[in-house]
Amino acid sequence: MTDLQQLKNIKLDYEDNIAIVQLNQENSKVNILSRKMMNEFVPVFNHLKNDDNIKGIIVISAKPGSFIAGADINMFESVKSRDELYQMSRNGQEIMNQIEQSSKPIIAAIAGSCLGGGFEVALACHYRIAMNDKRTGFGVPEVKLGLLPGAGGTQRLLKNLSLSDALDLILAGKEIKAKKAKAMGLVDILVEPIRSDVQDIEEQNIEYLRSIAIRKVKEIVVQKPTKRKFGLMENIKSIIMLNSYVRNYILSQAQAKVMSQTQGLYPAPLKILDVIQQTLENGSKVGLNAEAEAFADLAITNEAKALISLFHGRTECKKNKYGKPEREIKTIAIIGAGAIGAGIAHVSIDKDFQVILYDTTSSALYHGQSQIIKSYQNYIKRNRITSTEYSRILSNLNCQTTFDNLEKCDIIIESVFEDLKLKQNILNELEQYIPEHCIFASNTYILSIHQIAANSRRPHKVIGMHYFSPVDKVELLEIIRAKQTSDNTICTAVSVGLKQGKIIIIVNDSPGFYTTRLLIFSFIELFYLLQEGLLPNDIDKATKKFGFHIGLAILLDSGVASRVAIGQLPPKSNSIAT
Ligand SMILES: CCC[C@H](O)CC(=O)SCCNC(=O)CCNC(=O)[C@H](O)C(C)(C)COP(=O)([O-])OP(=O)([O-])OC[C@H]1O[C@@H](n2cnc3c(N)ncnc32)[C@H](O)[C@@H]1OP(=O)([O-])[O-]
Repeated sequence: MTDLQQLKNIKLDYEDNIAIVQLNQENSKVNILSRKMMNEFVPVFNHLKNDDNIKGIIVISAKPGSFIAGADINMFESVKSRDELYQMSRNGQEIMNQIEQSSKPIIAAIAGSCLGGGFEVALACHYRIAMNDKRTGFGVPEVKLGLLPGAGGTQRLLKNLSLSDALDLILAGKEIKAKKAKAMGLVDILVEPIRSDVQDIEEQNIEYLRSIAIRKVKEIVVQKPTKRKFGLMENIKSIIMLNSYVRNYILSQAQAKVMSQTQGLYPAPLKILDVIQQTLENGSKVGLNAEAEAFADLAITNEAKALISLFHGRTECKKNKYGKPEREIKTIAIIGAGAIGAGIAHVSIDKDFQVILYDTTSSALYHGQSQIIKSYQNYIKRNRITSTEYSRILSNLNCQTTFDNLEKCDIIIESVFEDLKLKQNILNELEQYIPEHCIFASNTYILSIHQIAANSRRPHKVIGMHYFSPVDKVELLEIIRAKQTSDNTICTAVSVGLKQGKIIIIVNDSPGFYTTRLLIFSFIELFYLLQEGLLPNDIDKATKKFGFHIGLAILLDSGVASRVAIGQLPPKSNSIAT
């Protein structure tokens, strides 16, 4: 029995007859539904449920940016048997049912990530209030771990959304922002954050959210809220949904999409469709059991294990192991306004970096600038940003054909052709203009950073930053450190990449680095296959069936091979540094 005076992950507060359950996972950046958290949450909840003095409950987080990031992913890895996983899902469902069936109103006051099991908690609550800011997002990303929402999430999303919207969320695992969640009926009230420059603004916003939640729950205690009225379109949709022909059509369309996107290589989306079909045909009791069975089946697959390991890998690649850079980076100059150079500018200007985009001719510059403007205009069309945000973001971009203002730069990212002499010349010339602290990064997939820095006055400030096209879509950034590159230079390059939203691998300066080297071996194999008489089309089909995003032959045809041929291969040593 947990002693309520000894809670480590939950702070229990009271205001009048309202209980505030404040989640604050010990020693963690995020709240998760770990065993430790649940061992406190369940007794706290039972205590509040049975205390006649308590009339309403608020579940809120003390951590800025994180409501609850889901069930503890490490917990699945430690479980030994399928039965245990089935039981874990059943227990989760039972807790959510108890929250939902509580006679006292329970409000989820959400600021930050509300994902997976965290979203399932919120959906089980009677009322959801969410902070309308960038960090607040809702989603069931379990499919990306090779799983499905296993604590009643499939059922509650089906109840709250149209079939197509529910499928969209569960099958893609995508995150939606608070405003969209409100428009979809998943959130009841949006709270605008307090806008201010004071330092502890996030804590103040949590306090503000808490005060609104307290006011709301007091209102609900006095007068139960009327059920959300569905609009005409929603009513028509649910009537149509009663028709099995329409339902099956939507499910078969979703299945066809899954097959074309995954080639059937991932079991989770197919299981999700199966659970949803069973629910629609037989009701939620059967649906809940199907959900738990599917959760257990999936959690023991190699695919889930591999995807979970990928999650851990990605988390590692989001860390800066070199600490904090000596200086804050404010201004970036990008040399070369081609597709990649413009892409680097694109992912920098919305992170409040001041960007100077340079090219030798106005027409080259115009192309790069147009690429950026077009993408951001598209974001406005898709409601990803407002026109005010657009203007603010674009005001960070300065395009020029001269080396003016380079004395303000903290980092230069050169992205010109793969020509060693050209890159060396640019570095030497720019060293006349840039300040002493400025670091120089070369965007190269093959040329030696050591050689690029051969004539540099400060080679310890030279590094490789290899971006991938399209830069605004591909998350990976390969950072190449030469022997002479200083730790602060690496640390600075990593901090810039992280702020640009990249996941980062750091590799040694050896032929092909890491990514190009992998590609070379694939191409060597491809040449053997072609020599043996296989057709490029068949090779493409086979590689795609195996899981490649695009066929290997078509990749070769896209010009990558000729670019790769510029380097001196084969590799001599292991290139992974960290
Ligand atoms: C029956 C159950 C059913 C249920 O439906 C199943 C689920 O919920 S499945 C879950 C569905 N949920 C998901 O798939 C969401 C997974 N999480 C995320 O997508 C991101 O972490 C998040 C966006 C939340 C924050 O991003 P950010 O701000 O860049 O922060 P960060 O990424 O750097 O993480 C900081 C630290 O927290 C750790 N950690 C985080 N989440 C979990 C977790 N669930 N578990 C364990 N650990 C987790 C992470 O490893 C890292 O640890 P460390 O020791 O410091 O290296």
